[in-house]
Amino acid sequence: MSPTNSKIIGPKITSNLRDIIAKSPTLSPSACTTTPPLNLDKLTDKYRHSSKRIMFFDYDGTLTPIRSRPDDALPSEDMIAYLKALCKDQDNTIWVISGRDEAFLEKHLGHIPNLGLSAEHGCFIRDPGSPNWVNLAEKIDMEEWKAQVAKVFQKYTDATPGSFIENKKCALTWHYRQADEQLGLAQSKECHRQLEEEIIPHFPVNVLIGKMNLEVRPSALSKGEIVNTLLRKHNHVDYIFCAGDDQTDEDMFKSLRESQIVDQDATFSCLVGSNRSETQANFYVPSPAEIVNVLNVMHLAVPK
Ligand SMILES: O=P(O)(O)OC[C@H]1O[C@H](O[C@H]2O[C@H](CO)[C@@H](O)[C@H](O)[C@H]2O)[C@H](O)[C@@H](O)[C@@H]1O
Repeated sequence: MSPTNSKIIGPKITSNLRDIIAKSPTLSPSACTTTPPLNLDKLTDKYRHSSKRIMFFDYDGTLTPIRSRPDDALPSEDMIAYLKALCKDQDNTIWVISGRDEAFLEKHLGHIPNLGLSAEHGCFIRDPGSPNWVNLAEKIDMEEWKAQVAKVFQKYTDATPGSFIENKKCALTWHYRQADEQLGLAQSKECHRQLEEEIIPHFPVNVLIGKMNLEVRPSALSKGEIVNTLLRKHNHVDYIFCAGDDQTDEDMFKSLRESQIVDQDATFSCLVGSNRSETQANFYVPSPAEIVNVLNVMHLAVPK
């Protein structure tokens, strides 16, 4: 059974679990000089000996690999199956906390029973088991800043073939992944400079440097704020897992570092990717495939 294409299996798990762990590249010796690779033995041990767990997953670049077009970054069958299995366990509270909008998360993950969802970098939440979204940004005026940012983004879209604007309720994103690489990067730097000079001083928003995108959204809300709120609500947990791959996920890692709720020893904050010297995460894994593997390892860790 390969770790990434395996299906949910029954209770006889011990030898399969050992295989999965043994095959995992995260356990191989690594040249890491800063953030260490995720230790699946330790994770499994803590998971088994915990009684209430909370988990936070970013979506793009974490649960699913980055694709050229946002619409093509869809969840794999394995990922959905493992998330479903983990959400079934009443000792688990599981959230996907993403920059994506409600519609995308609802369409692709909304059918997973008991999965909590947060959209647009903490602006919207849908509690586990609830069909309703709550807009945490409803008191923030979006109209004026969005109009001005749209003008700036449009100027760079016109000058950068292949780039485009993603318009969300509380955020605007300029994507340049499909543009010429050098032109896209140069234009993004110039666009970022213009936003910082002309927009940011006048509105309660900030600019996020994403993966081949620039995103402007309200500064009052963040993924870290959502994590803080959820930790206050679930202050009896004794195991935390959190995974993310970009700047916005660092807010979650920071919240976990500062939280006194669970020992760092039972907190598995995990960067997906290679930028290990600058992260606040406790561990790293190289790719989203490893996170799907971790989901599998966790759901197999406790015999049902
Ligand atoms: O918080 P996340 O779940 O990581 O979402 C961050 C942004 O992800 C999407 O853009 C990124 O992924 C795309 C699909 O792989 C890729 O084509 C693009 O270049 C990336 O920047 C999404 O489109 C944004 O709305 C999210 O904010």
